[in-house]
Amino acid sequence: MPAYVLTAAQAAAVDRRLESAGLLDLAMEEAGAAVAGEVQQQVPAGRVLLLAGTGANGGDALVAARHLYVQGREVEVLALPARHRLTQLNRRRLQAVGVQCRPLRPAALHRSAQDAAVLVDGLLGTGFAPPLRAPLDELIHIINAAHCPVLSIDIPSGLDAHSAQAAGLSVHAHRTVTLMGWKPALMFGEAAARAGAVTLVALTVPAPWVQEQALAVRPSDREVGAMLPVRRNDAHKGTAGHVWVLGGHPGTVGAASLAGAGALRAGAGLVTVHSTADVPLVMPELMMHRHEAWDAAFRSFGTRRPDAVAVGMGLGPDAARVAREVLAWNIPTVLDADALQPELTGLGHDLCVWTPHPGEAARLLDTSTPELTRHPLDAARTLQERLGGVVVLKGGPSVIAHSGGLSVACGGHPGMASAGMGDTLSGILASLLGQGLVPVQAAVAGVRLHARAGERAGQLHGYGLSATDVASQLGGAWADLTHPQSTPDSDRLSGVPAGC
Ligand SMILES: NC(=O)C1=CN([C@@H]2O[C@H](COP(=O)(O)OP(=O)(O)OC[C@H]3O[C@@H](n4cnc5c(N)ncnc54)[C@H](O)[C@@H]3O)[C@@H](O)[C@H]2O)[C@@H](O)CC1
Repeated sequence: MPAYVLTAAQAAAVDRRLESAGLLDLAMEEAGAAVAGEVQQQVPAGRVLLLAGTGANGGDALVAARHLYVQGREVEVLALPARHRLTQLNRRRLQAVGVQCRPLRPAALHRSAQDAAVLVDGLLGTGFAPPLRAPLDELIHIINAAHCPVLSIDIPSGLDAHSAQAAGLSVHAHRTVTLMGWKPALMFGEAAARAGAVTLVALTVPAPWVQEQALAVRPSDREVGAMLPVRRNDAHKGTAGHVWVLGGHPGTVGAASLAGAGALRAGAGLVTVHSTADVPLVMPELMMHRHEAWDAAFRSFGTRRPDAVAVGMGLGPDAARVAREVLAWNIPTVLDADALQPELTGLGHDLCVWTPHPGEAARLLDTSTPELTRHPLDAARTLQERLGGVVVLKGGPSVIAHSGGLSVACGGHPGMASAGMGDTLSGILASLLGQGLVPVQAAVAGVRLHARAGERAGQLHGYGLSATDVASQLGGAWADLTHPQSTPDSDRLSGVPAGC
């Protein structure tokens, strides 16, 4: 089953369906068993301290405690009064095998956390509605001060599953075992950092039940690799796609060159950079056409068209006018950087891919960047509805919005936070469009290809990696995605702690 992204409300809707089918008990059993398995794998010895809240998240912790106990682990369980039917049931089951729960009070938690080998946080899951009420706030302070690793069930207690920003107090976990689907908070920004390394446990739920609810998909490397174009042995440069890059302006000429390099390294047969400035070509294989002015450029193009075009990288003040002309061609088009102007709203078509970073997206939506980054999935969807085609909202991770839904990319490297990365991505996307991929596939595959190349380049250059380093790793990244057994765990987000 592919990985899905679910909000708290969507997870609750699947829960209700499980409950009415009499399957929720089994799902909780499976969830708790998976948590126990993760504890055994990550911290194979020592006392396990499990904290159970009032709801089903607490029930998962109680099931985990039972599994760990019967497997011979020393367990200690501190629990709030159980409100959920299945949490009450699993408390009785735990007692039946010989484990007594003690009341969860701040003083008891403080004492027990001193010498625990690992603390399992089952206080609050997707049923949490902010703000935190006492005594949860005090308990979370004590958990965060504990010296042992913390493993959270489903989502760190206190995080709002839907929000990408951690607004207030929450558990800071080393690892999170999330159930059924990714929650938006586990993938973005500060909230994701508080989740640590995330393991997804899909649970035995009929796939359509999850699919119907899912907010977004999170494709695996195998799925992405299958989207990449396969070339015939008799291919030549004329059949591998001719990409035009329209960009560059005095002061920002490198952007157009980097886009060209990205396009070539992602497999384009021919790449021509059109500019009104002198663009230094980072690869001699690039073709350069310097025009006196953009009006003259469009006259010289006549009816000639490339297989795909990327427009906007370092293009400067003429960008909106140039993008408007290019949009009228109605060919596969990537719009980036200076071409991302609100005045182009309504001019998009089905073959467009728009690639804003959060600042550019905020400009397009006339909102602030912090507001936009709070709900990146919603922002990407709104942008797509306004602009048409496909929107790649760049970030760590990027969100791809298209008429059929949302897709969240994974991977990348923190060193990719540097100049020129977006230009390279634009070239990659145009390259894949030029090789015949439809826009949504070009966007999903291109973003992951770029991220994978960044992971490879990051191993060599760390935070000092440059956009040209990333471009040079695109061939290896392509091989990784088409032979995914050699790829590291792509469900693990970059930049998070290695685990418990
Ligand atoms: N969706 C799934 O795949 C499954 C989910 N399960 C678990 O079920 C959880 C959701 O269970 P619930 O809906 O019972 O919710 P939770 O267990 O997350 O929490 C609900 C409890 O927290 C309390 N609470 C809510 N907001 C609070 C606040 N601001 N301050 C203090 N207390 C607060 C409520 O009074 C309620 O008793 C998931 O996170 C997961 O752990 C599993 O048991 C089974 C399968």
